[in-house]
Amino acid sequence: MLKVLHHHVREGLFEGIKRANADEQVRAIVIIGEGKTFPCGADIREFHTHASVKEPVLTAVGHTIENSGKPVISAIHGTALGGGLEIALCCHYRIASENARIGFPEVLIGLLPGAEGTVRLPRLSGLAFAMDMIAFGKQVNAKDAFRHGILDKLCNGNILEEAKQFATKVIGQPLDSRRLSRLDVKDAANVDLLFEVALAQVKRKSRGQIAPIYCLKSVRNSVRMSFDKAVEEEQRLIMELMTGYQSTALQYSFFADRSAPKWRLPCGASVHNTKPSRIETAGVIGAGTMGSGIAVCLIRAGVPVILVEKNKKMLEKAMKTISGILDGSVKLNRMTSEQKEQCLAILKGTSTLDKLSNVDMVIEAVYENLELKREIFAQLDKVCKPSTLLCSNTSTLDIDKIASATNRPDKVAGTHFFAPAFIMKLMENVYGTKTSPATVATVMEFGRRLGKELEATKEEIKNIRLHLTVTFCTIDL
Ligand SMILES: CC/C=C\C/C=C/C(=O)SCCNC(=O)CCNC(=O)[C@H](O)C(C)(C)COP(=O)(O)OP(=O)(O)OC[C@H]1O[C@@H](n2cnc3c(N)ncnc32)[C@H](O)[C@@H]1OP(=O)(O)O
Repeated sequence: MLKVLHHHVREGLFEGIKRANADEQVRAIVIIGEGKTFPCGADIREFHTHASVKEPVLTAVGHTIENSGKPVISAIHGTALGGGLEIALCCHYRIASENARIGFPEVLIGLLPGAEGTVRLPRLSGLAFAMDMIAFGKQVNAKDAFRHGILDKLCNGNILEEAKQFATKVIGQPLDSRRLSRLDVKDAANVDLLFEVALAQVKRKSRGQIAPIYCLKSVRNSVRMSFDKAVEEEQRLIMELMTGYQSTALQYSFFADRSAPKWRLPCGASVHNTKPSRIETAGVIGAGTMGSGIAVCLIRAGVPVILVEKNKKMLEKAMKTISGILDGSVKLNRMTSEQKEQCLAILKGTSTLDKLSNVDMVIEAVYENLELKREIFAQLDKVCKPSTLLCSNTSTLDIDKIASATNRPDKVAGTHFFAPAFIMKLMENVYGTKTSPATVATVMEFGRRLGKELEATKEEIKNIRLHLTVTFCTIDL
């Protein structure tokens, strides 16, 4: 586990600083991470548990550091992120290895740096840089951080030794000008202009998300209010975010993203011992919103698709819609016109299932009707080659009931995309009681290839997972 600021880490730091302050022999204090990195933030798993509010909370640790009468130096190697960086900002000096990185990724999990980060960073780096780092969750390398005044020294040798040397030089120097809570914000005169520019960017890049807007508001407060008042307001904003559905969904997604590639089934099969097959071609059945969106995902990943829709008018319309979606990507510079043409060249439309005889995988995306799906799967079983995986985009129906319409239930799985499929990153892969590990491995690997955040979900619990998808709304400022 990476170094995160669990309650016992906060407690250790707090007690350590207090001990050092009380010890006459100690003339300066160095805070350094053990092992590979400086802390990369609060423990996300601890949120909403008693441990997250148990004293000393992060701000109390930070105040003890800043108020210390002895110089406190943070020596950063690896990554100082989130709460880790907030601790560093409470120190009187910050030095870092040249290859270290710092950042506030809280916005990516629907939060803001709520241990005074939004109020302290602008006092050091200036407003524009702070807004950019905080509202977009950007990590910056040590050299950039040094250039923007966040770091006092870059180190290329042993970080601890260099920190000790640094400490000896600053012993006895006045500390008040090193305490960020006592300083003014740089480039404060431009606050309204900078806010408007950053807000416009946020609305474009993070459409519908609340946290980036709250991040900007909180940074703006660092100018408009006293330090203490801005901190109070920061607390109010983070509490609102913390209890909102967007942060819940994004934090769920953070862990799902990391755990899905390490999938393991109750039978012992896992990503480590099960080989996926390579999907070279696929069929998509149904040219409605879901089917068209799924086809876009596949062709964008270079997978040739046969799109089956028995209603010819609807098929024609879907082909135009797909072309329009790709035009949108070209306009947004997400692909070139040439890449768009390459995508369209690997998409074929047809009105009959028999064209799917040779594909490696079929994703059925017709409307939610068990009988209809069973009928389609029974036909697919006859038409497709024996090795073809038969998948359903169903969100609610029982995979076992669909699979039992075929003679290959081991090759049937749910591959549930979320609308609009070409935008939403979550893909829920559902396995039934007879789905083979090789099928699970193949659909998981396939999802990874499409650039999806994955879930391998057992049939019975899939509907619980559905409530946790990310949905966004717009808010008034
Ligand atoms: C109430 C207080 C309010 C506000 C104050 C502070 C708030 C915060 O600090 S919020 C947290 C901010 N920090 C982050 O969001 C960092 C998130 N982590 C990352 O970006 C990356 O993990 C990394 C860049 C630090 C490292 O990347 P990498 O080397 O690729 O490792 P993994 O991402 O695979 O992570 C390994 C392992 O660690 C778990 N993990 C990482 N960060 C956290 C965390 N902050 N809390 C809990 N767990 C974390 C991650 O899930 C992986 O776990 P598994 O091995 O079990 O999958």
